[in-house]
Amino acid sequence: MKHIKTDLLVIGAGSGGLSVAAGAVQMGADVTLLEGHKMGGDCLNFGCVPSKALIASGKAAWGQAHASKYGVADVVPQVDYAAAKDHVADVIAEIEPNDSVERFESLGVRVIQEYGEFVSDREVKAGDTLIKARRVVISTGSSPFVPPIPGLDSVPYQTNETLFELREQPKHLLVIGGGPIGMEMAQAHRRLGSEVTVIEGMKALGKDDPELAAIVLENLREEGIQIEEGALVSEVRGKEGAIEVEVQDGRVFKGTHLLMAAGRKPNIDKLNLEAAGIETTRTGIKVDAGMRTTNRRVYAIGDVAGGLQFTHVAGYHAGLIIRSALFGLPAKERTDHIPWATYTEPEMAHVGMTEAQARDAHGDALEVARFHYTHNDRAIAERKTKGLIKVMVVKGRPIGASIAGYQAGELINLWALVIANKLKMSAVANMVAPYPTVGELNKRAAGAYFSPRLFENPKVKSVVRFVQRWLP
Ligand SMILES: Cc1cc2nc3c(=O)[nH]c(=O)nc-3n(C[C@H](O)[C@H](O)[C@H](O)COP(=O)(O)OP(=O)(O)OC[C@H]3O[C@@H](n4cnc5c(N)ncnc54)[C@H](O)[C@@H]3O)c2cc1C
Ligand SMILES: NC(=O)c1ccc[n+]([C@@H]2O[C@H](COP(=O)([O-])OP(=O)(O)OC[C@H]3O[C@@H](n4cnc5c(N)ncnc54)[C@H](O)[C@@H]3O)[C@@H](O)[C@H]2O)c1
Repeated sequence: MKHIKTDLLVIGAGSGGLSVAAGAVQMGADVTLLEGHKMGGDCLNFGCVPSKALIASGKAAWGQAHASKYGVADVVPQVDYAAAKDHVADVIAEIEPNDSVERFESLGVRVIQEYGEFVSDREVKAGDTLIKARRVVISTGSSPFVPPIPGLDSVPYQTNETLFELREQPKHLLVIGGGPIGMEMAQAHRRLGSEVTVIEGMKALGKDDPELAAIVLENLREEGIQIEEGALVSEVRGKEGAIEVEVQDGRVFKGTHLLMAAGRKPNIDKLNLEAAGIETTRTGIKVDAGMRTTNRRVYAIGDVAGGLQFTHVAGYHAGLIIRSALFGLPAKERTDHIPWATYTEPEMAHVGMTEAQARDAHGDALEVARFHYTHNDRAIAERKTKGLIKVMVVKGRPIGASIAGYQAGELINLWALVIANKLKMSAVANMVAPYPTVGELNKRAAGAYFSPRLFENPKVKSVVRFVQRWLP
């Protein structure tokens, strides 16, 4: 057995672990990084990157089929599903060097390509190496949660870990789960020419504002995706090419392929957490506000910590714990300023409190500024007018923003800045936005907040009339 001593041991080289390792080594720490599978983790290999690349293929096909509204003839797109998967692989390959062993070794990180397993409160075994670390960061991510549905063990199915390798186009894709994974992949496949049925036990896109989710769902249905809600799956049967999904009320849905997108489970199986005194909860590793586990030398970040599961959250956690692990400074996680976006078309994005949460927390003190895409000239020119922005405001300060519509994921950046820095609505109203941009929507939402104060205010009117009488 080889023995190593290190300042910081990072277990898992995905979005969170790579950010910690890169940051800590460049600040002078001795860093050891373990990765048992693929450098880059879920986001690069099985998540954000391949899904957004496949969505781009779908968008290209859809654009060809729906060009006549711009005066360009519609054509039936000649989709080569396997070539679309080549494009996905190519996009991964282009980003891969950033996350590679070579890059991290060149930064000075000791990379060990093995799974890690605790053997004591501060020692981890990885292959034939025993590592003793001053601090340990667990950033082992999550995996697809596959519910124990009767029949599923004898029916072939895809998850996000296999879907991007599938080369034969599903004629009819059945998707169990109407969350972001299910809906993004449903639309990409529909646009590439597959029939698609989404089977959702509760409410599709149920974690988002229902008014905005309805805008997205209406569009997905118009594109031909069958979305069945309140459809908890009770049994799956059949074989490759002929699969049946039965739900609790007896409805049966038939398709050729099955995608399981029913949520995530934390990657903790291989870690032997008991040996280090690390406790877990139902959703992941138990952490305090500073991302420390029940073993004070060990942090847990990203998906495995069981909170919001996004790449940018794992990156945010990384920044927090570098502060604490390297400088001994206090660190406290905030979640009120974390945005997220779902990359369907139209997109849906959100930061801070939803309208319902804000209403619960602030009652009548809450004002909601709303603005529709139909009034945005750029959206009209692009023929992308389905959409709405809502900004939740208390005493002049935004505490949440929700957007469904064209480029919602880009538009939310501004509100993420505003809320992170506790800026006022006036900061957005004072901004001059270039015309014609979709980004003007943000300023118009601020305008919608101030308009009644300015234009429906008798005091303002009487002051103007008074001043006008005296102005030379
Ligand atoms: C289909 C899909 C689409 C997504 N799209 C988006 C998106 O558009 N935007 C967004 O923000 N998020 C998206 N996500 C979520 C995002 O991928 C995750 O939130 C993010 O990858 C979490 O980062 P992480 O560092 O916690 O884990 P990961 O990136 O999963 O990295 C964990 C790593 O740890 C390794 N590992 C596990 N156990 C061990 C062990 N014992 N020893 C050593 N190594 C180990 C794993 O092999 C893996 O490489 C998507 C997810 C999926 C599945
Ligand atoms: N754009 C993005 O940022 C993006 C994209 C994809 C994934 N993600 C991340 O990955 C996470 C996981 O995504 P997800 O879509 O797998 O999970 P999810 O938990 O958001 O959605 C899963 C859905 O499956 C349904 N479901 C579960 N069991 C079922 C059953 N037996 N029958 C019918 N329906 C069932 C649930 O009701 C739920 O709506 C997201 O929460 C997000 O954090 C982010």
